[in-house]
Amino acid sequence: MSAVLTVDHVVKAYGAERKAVDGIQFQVKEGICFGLLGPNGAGKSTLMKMMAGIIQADQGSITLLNQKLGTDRAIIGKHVGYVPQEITLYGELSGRQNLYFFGKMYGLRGSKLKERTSIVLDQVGLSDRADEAVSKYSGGMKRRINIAAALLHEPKLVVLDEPTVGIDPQSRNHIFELIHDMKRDGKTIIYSTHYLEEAEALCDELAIIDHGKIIAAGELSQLLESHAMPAVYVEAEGWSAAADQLTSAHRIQPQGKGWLIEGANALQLIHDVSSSLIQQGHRVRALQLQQPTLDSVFMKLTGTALRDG
Ligand SMILES: Nc1ncnc2c1ncn2[C@@H]1O[C@H](COP(=O)(O)OP(=O)(O)OP(=O)(O)O)[C@@H](O)[C@H]1O
Repeated sequence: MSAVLTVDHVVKAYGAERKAVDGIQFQVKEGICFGLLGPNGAGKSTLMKMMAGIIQADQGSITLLNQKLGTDRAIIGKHVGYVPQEITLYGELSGRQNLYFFGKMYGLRGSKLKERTSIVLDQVGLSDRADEAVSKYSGGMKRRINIAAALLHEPKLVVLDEPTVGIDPQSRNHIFELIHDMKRDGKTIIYSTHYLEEAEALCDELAIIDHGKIIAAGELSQLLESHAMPAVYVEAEGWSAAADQLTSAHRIQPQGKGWLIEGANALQLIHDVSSSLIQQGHRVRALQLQQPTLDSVFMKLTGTALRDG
């Protein structure tokens, strides 16, 4: 699979002190949803603005479809659909009129403009509300029109900056469905989020970003395998986890009213824990297998939970 986008050692600083993006590099293959996952202020928006040609990198380069991005915006205008975090719509105009406005900026006219507008309205599930003023829309509906605007010119690469922040569950589901549809249509998507569940549900590959640097990248399964282990959580009256009985345990730590025991082999862990509990005859209140999550990956790599970011 060829790379649609290559980000090569890109640096962007705001002022002398603050490097928002600090030497980031990765490639995005055609037809996948590539996630940029990181806490607030990690540098995701800055990186996406560079991909959309809104700001320029201080160092390094970004290559889109084998062409280096520079001052020539033509390739970006043609092939990239960028959805910024901020809603940029005219409240007094209807959803459809807003889309006509954006479509004209992309060079669409006449019946083609009308046809593409109807198609994207349908894609974001807003055909039935298309002729109402945008000021009467919910936050989620406005966001969906913003996404529709970025799809009018049939871009190959769609860049979405935290599209589900602060929106209702119905709009969130529409956005999720839309991403699955776009992938089926062969589009490449770059999706930033600080929600782990979204990254897990939508993204084929991920780069985890913190303080302007990539701290881990790869397919979701690779990230989980290389940076986190399964764990067993045990709560049992009078039982304390003893390392000599739990030979498969890699790490044992108290958690809540019980113990969290990590190890590479989940079944062996359960076996060791169960044997110890049975031998000692303790009453078990909880015994749970916890598979690794992106949360545990982030925690291991940064020492903090992503949610606190
Ligand atoms: N225009 C700007 N001027 C000065 N500093 C900025 C500017 N834009 C971003 N920054 C700083 O750069 C860093 C990265 O910000 P950025 O918005 O790229 O992060 P983010 O990961 O997208 O965060 P969020 O999820 O909050 O949008 C932050 O420290 C931010 O304060």
